[in-house]
Formats: sequence, C-alpha cells, structure tokens
Amino acid sequence: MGKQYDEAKQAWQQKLTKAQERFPERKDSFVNSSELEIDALYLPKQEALEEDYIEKLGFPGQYPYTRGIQPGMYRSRFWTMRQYAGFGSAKETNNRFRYLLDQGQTGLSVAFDLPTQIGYDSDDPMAEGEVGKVGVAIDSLEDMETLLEGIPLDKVSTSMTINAPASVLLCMYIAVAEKQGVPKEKITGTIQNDILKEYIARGTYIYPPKPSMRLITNIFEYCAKEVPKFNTISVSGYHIREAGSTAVQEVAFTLANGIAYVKAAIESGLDVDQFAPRLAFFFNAHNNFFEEAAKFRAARRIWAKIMKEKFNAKDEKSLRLRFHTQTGGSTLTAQQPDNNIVRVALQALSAVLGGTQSLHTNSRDEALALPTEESARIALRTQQIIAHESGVADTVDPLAGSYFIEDMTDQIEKEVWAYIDRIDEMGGAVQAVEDGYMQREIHQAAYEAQKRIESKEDIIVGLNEFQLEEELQADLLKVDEQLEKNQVKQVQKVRSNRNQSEVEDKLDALKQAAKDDHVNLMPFILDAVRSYATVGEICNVLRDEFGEFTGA
Ligand SMILES: C[C@H](C(=O)O)C(=O)SCCNC(=O)CCNC(=O)[C@H](O)C(C)(C)COP(=O)(O)OP(=O)(O)OC[C@H]1O[C@@H](n2cnc3c(N)ncnc32)[C@H](O)[C@@H]1OP(=O)(O)O
Repeated sequence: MGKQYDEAKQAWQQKLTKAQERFPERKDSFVNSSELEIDALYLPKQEALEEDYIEKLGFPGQYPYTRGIQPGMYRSRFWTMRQYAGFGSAKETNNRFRYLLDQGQTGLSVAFDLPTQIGYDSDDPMAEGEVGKVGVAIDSLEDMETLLEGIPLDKVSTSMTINAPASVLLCMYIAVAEKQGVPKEKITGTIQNDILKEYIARGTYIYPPKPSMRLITNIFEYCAKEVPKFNTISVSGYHIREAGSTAVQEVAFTLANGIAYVKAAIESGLDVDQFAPRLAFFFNAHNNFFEEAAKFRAARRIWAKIMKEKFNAKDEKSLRLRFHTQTGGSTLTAQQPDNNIVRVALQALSAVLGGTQSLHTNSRDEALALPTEESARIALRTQQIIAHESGVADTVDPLAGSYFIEDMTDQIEKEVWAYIDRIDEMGGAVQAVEDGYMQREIHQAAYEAQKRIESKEDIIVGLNEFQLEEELQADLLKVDEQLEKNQVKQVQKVRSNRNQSEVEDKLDALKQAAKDDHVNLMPFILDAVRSYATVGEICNVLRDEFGEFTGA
C-alpha cells in the first residue's frame, strides 16, 4: 500500500504541475480569514490510510476519479458558469447572451423552441402557437448567424440543447464559425444529442431508435476527425430526475444510456478511444445535499470502471466522466418564489462539492415562467458567490474522508451497479427503453415521492407547510405574440432569396446518402445547411427515409 500510495501521489504532483502550465492557480496563496493556509489537497493521515484508499478514491485527476477529473480542480479554474437561455427571436436571445456574458457568465447555453427541437419550421402547421415559446426559434443558417452575432466562437464555448436535429444545429454552428473565420477544429461546445432519454423522459424525438443511433454515431465519427474539441453528446440524467426518478435511478439510467451509445459506436466500427474522450454528461442537483454530492462522486467512479473494464479504453481521457449540472427545476415552488434562491444555492453547492465542470443555476421564477433579466442575474450571482466568497473552491474535493459522504458514495455505487446489471440482462438500454422498463421505474418513484408530500412525511417549505396567502407574482417575462408572425415571414423570405435549385440538389444528395447505412450523413447535412436549407426541410428528408417514432 505504502509504495502504491507514494507512486500515485508523485504521479498526481506531476500532473498538477503540467495542468498548471495551462491554468495557473487563481491566487499565489489560499488563506482563510484567520490567515490559515489552505492546501490544494487534503489526504488521510498515514495511520488512518485504509487499504482501499487508492482503489476507491485515489488522487484527483487519477483513476477512478472519485475526487475529481482535474488534478487541481477549481484552484486553477472554476467550473464554467453556463446559464441556459433562449426565447423569442434570434435577435432577442442574442441580446440576453450578451447581457449574461457582460455579467460574468463564462459559457453559453442555447434553449431552442419546441418546433426547432422536433424539426419543424416556424411556418409549419405543427409549429403553430409554439414559436419562440420555450426557447429561441431557429429555422435556417440566417437565424443562427443572428443568434451568434458578435460572439467570438474561438473564445466562448456553447452548449446547444438539441437532440433529434442535433446534427443540423451543429452544422449551422460550424457554418457560422467559418463565416467568422474560425475553423471547425477550433470551436468548443456541446450538443445534447441524447435521444434515449428523449424516449424515456423528455419527449422531443423524431425518428425511431435505430436511425437515431446512426445519426449519433455519425456525429461521433465526424467530430473525432473534423471538430475535435466539440463534446458530441451530453448524456442526460437531468430529465430523468425531473420526471421523478431517485438519485440512484438518475445515475443508473444515464450511465446505462451512456453504455448503449458507446456500444453503438463501437459496433459501427469506431475505436473507443477515438470518440470516448468527447462524451459528456448532464446531471440534476436536488435538495438532499449530501446525497447529491455523493451521487456525483459515485457517478465518476462507476463510469471510469465501465470504460476501463467493459470497453477496455486506454486513453485516460476516455475514463473521465465530465458533467454539467443544473439545479432541480422540479424542486422550485410557485409559492413564495424568493425561497427558490435559497434552494438553488444549496443545490449548486452540492454540485460544486461534487466536482461539476459546468453549472446552470435556476432562476427563482422558473416555476412560473421564463426568467426575467433580474432573476437570471441573481441566479448567476449565486454561482459567483459560491465561487468567490465561500472558499469551497480553494481545495480539491473537501468532502472526501467524511464517514457519511464516503459511505453514501459507496452505497449509491452499489445500487447503481445493480440497475446497470439488470438493464444489461434485458439486452441493454435501447431494449429497456423500448420495453418501457425505465419509464415504469421512474413513474413508480415519482408516485412514491408524491405520496410522501401529500402525507407530509416530506415537508416542502411554502407548499405543504409554512404557507402564505399570496398573489401570483406579476413581473413575469412574456413572449410577444407578434413574434410568431415575424418568424414565419422571416423563414419565407429566406426561402425566396436563396438558390432554390442548389437547395434541392443538396437535399436530394442527403436523401440518397440516408438510404445507405454505411454513409456518414454529416457532410451532406453541412452542405444543405450552407445552402440555407431549413431545419424543417432537412428533418423532413430524414423523416421520409427513417420514419417517425410513435412511442413505447
Ligand atoms: C433542462 C433543459 C431542457 O430540457 O431543455 C436542458 O437540457 S439544459 C442543458 C444544458 N446543457 C449544458 O449546458 C451542457 C454543458 N456541457 C458542457 O459544457 C460540457 O459538456 C462539459 C460538461 C464537458 C463542460 O465543458 P466546459 O468546456 O464548460 O468545461 P471543461 O471542464 O471541459 O473545461 C474547459 C477546458 O479547460 C480545461 N480545464 C478545466 N479545468 C481545468 C483545470 N483545473 N486544470 C487544467 N485544465 C482544466 C478542460 O480540460 C477543458 O479543456 P479540454 O477540452 O482541452 O480538455
């Protein structure tokens, strides 16, 4: 043990020095108000060192990454502060993005409206009444140009919550970057691109599982070669949790989906280390503080084992579970909305103590409407206070070694493996989704949670206890009804100004390519996007070829 420990420690120190070449420590020295020095990392005393320390915890930046994926974590660089935003037109959303960046946000995150998310143009009858409502309406490259105007794509990383049409929106992003003079090798960001959880919990699917998995692996392959810094998927537990799952189910079903994507990519002929370093994850942070912090630590350890033992990944980067966190939307109450600021702060703190790479803090009014500018600012300030004032970012994984946290981390891990093994026996996540297994487990958990609230076994402040007589908050953000009409005109103008025969050629080439399972569709989609073919037109070509999924 002594030798193994000493070697691991030395390896950590070397990694830390190297990481600090890129991101030096934020301060020359870290001290608290009593002028006591804070070390980068705290370790068990020799006499308390347990046999399995290296196996279970190890050093940060080292397998199994329980203590974090970076050797120095937030001593060098805080997590990315990435607020999910988007509503109305591309112009309005561009204004909100610039406002958030001005206020100190460090990454962008685009919310698209429902028609965009399910591949319909704003003038499609299916889009009526939904244009610009839950996110920004994007029909063609022209909207994307407006959305990203004045934002330097070589400096800012952008997350796009887009799933079934992820390939189309990624191609639009590439095309805008090229127009800015930024080659695709340089752009950074993430597409959600996680269709399995759409079938399970979120609902914005278009095609059946098989062609959807093809599109996803096409993206993995294309990006590995052409867009190497882009995270090609954000395997999401967030929505599984929002649908009512437990923390264990959130991790288990997310990692089971992750396994399915890795398998599909390997089966399509890719080498695991070619694409796995760019897989990313997305989790929820709810109120049970220690359970949440332990959940993140457990998730990292399990994924590292999966990648190493199941898939034989060799590149260290393939083993690291990197994740974004959003505080729990379903934990917010419409009653006494200011209380939500406190909930969000606690949830965000659990994510930071759990080692998140990127974080969205919800706005207090999100149970009622889209956030106003003021409440979006308070949400961002919450992260900034945690980062700059609380001191929790000054040492790596400060909860390690707590009896409670380590025990909870172990227990969550055990329960998660039990689910993963069960899903494996069923034939994997795709099969389990098609059979409705995960959906049923989640519904059962949601039902139990609701019963506990109704019986007051669980108290939700302001909801089933400590209520007030109050009026619904008046100062809510409303999307202008004129917007839909303008957006319809806009997409029709794009269609009349473009070279129509070029568009038809590109769409036809895409159609032919879609017929052959061995062809990567990304170059064809990129060509179509560049000719100003719309999201709806491209998705309709694939609808004709692939069919539509009608539910499990
Ligand atoms: C609810 C709603 C809905 O349903 O509609 C939604 O879905 S909203 C869903 C919204 N989703 C999101 O916003 C997803 C956001 N996801 C992401 O941003 C990504 O996938 C992420 C989780 C991997 C985080 O990426 P990021 O670029 O922000 O952060 P990273 O941690 O990768 O850091 C950026 C670079 O800095 C390096 N770096 C970071 N910290 C350190 C350090 N301490 N020492 C040395 N290097 C470091 C990283 O290795 C990386 O470089 P290198 O890359 O070279 O290694």
